[in-house]
Amino acid sequence: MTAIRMDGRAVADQIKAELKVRVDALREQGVTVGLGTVLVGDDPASQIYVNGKHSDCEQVGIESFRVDLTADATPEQVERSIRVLNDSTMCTGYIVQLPLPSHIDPTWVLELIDPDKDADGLTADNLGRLVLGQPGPVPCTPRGIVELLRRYEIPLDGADVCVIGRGTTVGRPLGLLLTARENNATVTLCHTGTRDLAEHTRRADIVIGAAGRPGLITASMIKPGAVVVDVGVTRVNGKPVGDATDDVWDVASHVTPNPGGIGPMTRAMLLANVVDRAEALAVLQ
Ligand SMILES: Nc1nc(=O)c2c([nH]1)NC[C@@H]1CN(c3ccc(C(=O)N[C@@H](CCC(=O)O)C(=O)O)cc3)C=[N+]21
Repeated sequence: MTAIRMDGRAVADQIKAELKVRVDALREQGVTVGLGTVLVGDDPASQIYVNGKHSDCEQVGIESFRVDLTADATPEQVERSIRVLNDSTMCTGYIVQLPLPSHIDPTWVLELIDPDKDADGLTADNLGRLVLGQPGPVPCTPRGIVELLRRYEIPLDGADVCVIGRGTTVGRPLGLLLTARENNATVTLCHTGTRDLAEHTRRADIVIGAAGRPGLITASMIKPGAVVVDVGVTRVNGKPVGDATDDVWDVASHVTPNPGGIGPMTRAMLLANVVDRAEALAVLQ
């Protein structure tokens, strides 16, 4: 256990304190910041996450609105809830908690979200902005990963980063963010079709696991002194477990605990996206 622990919980608390100053300044200007959540169904993990988002808002002074629909809600009911949030002047940004029940197509739902209120940065417009290098909300987990690395002064410019996972919420946008000019990293994006994963991870200065497969990343796959960011969340007997085994702490220079690493950073970046958006609107007033 020689690696430095990158404490996402502590950094998220600091970021929330910084956001509170910005929210207070907006309130002075007469601008209220409001986050909406839409939750469909009663998945216990999703309920924990949504509860967490509302308590984060309260800490920072952001108004929050909650729309909870039952698991058997029709697509029309989901659509109606989204239209209400699109039209609400109190709500400056919102999220639809994923995963949705199987009878509701997440792609269809995401495209109903007003891109200007997309606090997750997951609509086609906003992912397109990320591809084009244009300003806009960035998906919360990738933004949280880059922010945590920055605050621990891990150099990204020219670094070899191996990202494991190509999902729409983490791996794919993370590759875009890390290769954006302002970060300037070189990214290898690995996935289930990668022939020899260890060959790629061993070359990397930073390995980021976002596969959701416990035990996937072991010490022998890590270059001595490299940085390990463990994003995976798999529930084993109800407890969240990451993708990396504990022996990576003996080889790496820095490791994110999981839980206590990227999860809290993801939540902090959701708030940051909402505050960014409210500030952009305040300038236009
Ligand atoms: N529209 C949407 N946006 C999301 O951002 C989103 C989503 N849907 N669906 C699910 C995933 C997952 N996710 C997490 C957020 C916080 C923690 C978190 O704070 N975890 C704590 C542990 C909490 C626990 O015990 O589970 C930690 O890592 O310390 C984890 C996972 C956001 N997601």
